Amino acid sequence: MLTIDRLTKTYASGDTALREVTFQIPQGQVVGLIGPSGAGKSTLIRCINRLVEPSAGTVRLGETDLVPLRGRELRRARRRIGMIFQEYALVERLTVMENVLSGRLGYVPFWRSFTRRFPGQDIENAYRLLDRVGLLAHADKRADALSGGQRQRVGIARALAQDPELLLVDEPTASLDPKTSRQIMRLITEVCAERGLPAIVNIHDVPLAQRYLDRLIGLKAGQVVFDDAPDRLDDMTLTRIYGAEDWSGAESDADAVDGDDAATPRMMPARSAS
Ligand SMILES: Nc1ncnc2c1ncn2[C@@H]1O[C@H](COP(=O)(O)OP(=O)(O)OP(=O)(O)O)[C@@H](O)[C@H]1O
Repeated sequence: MLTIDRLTKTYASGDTALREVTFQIPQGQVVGLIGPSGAGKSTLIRCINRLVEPSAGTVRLGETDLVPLRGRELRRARRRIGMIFQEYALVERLTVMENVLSGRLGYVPFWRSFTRRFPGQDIENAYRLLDRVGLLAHADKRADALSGGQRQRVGIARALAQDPELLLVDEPTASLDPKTSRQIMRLITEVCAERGLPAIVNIHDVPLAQRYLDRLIGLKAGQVVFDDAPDRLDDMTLTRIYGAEDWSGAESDADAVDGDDAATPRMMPARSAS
């Protein structure tokens, strides 16, 4: 369970990027974080993993308040948070297996990480994860030999190898084609459900988020202006979040696909809308 209470961030420049943001995410729930450019989505994710120092408020992961942690305690807490990135952040010249095992680096002693000698159970687990994400046959390939969708699957397996209690996912489909985007969103929601993992997915493609996620949180100018089930996101709310626009007829790139899902979403705010 992730509990965020009155989280506020004012940068040294004087920009207040988050204002008293408050919400909880129970086990297994995947929440889409939506909002226009500059709304504070990245700042929120970075405050949770403490790449940005919150100015006020609390971020509790289970029983631990992450905000006051420093040094070794902070490094330990970060192990509990898996990250998935838009551009995958793989080590291109390493194999798929080595990339997945790198998710264990926070757990093995320095000498083991230096020589990349991982315990047998980490390796067995990595094979299981590669099987889960459909990449078992590619374990020994170099990461740079994979397609974008396959790379993102490696990114998901690496994050899971960390055995996290929370997933933070930053624009996971922004570099992918529509069909692959759907497959990746489906995989993320499935693995979170299987493991009871709470997750936040920073996502610009609102219809894709509506299709796959349990709940959406809309940020505008650092404040939560929507927090509800995706089907409650009507045109008026979209206008409140993104500004005036004709939402009818717009659709996700992913909806242009003859997919294996029943397609219904209707709206897609432009990335630059404000
Ligand atoms: N390092 C920083 N120093 C000062 N201000 C910052 C910094 N990072 C972000 N901001 C400001 O904080 C606000 C929120 O930015 P943030 O990057 O969190 O928005 P975002 O919703 O993630 O945008 P995008 O969708 O474009 O990534 C903006 O006004 C931005 O200019």
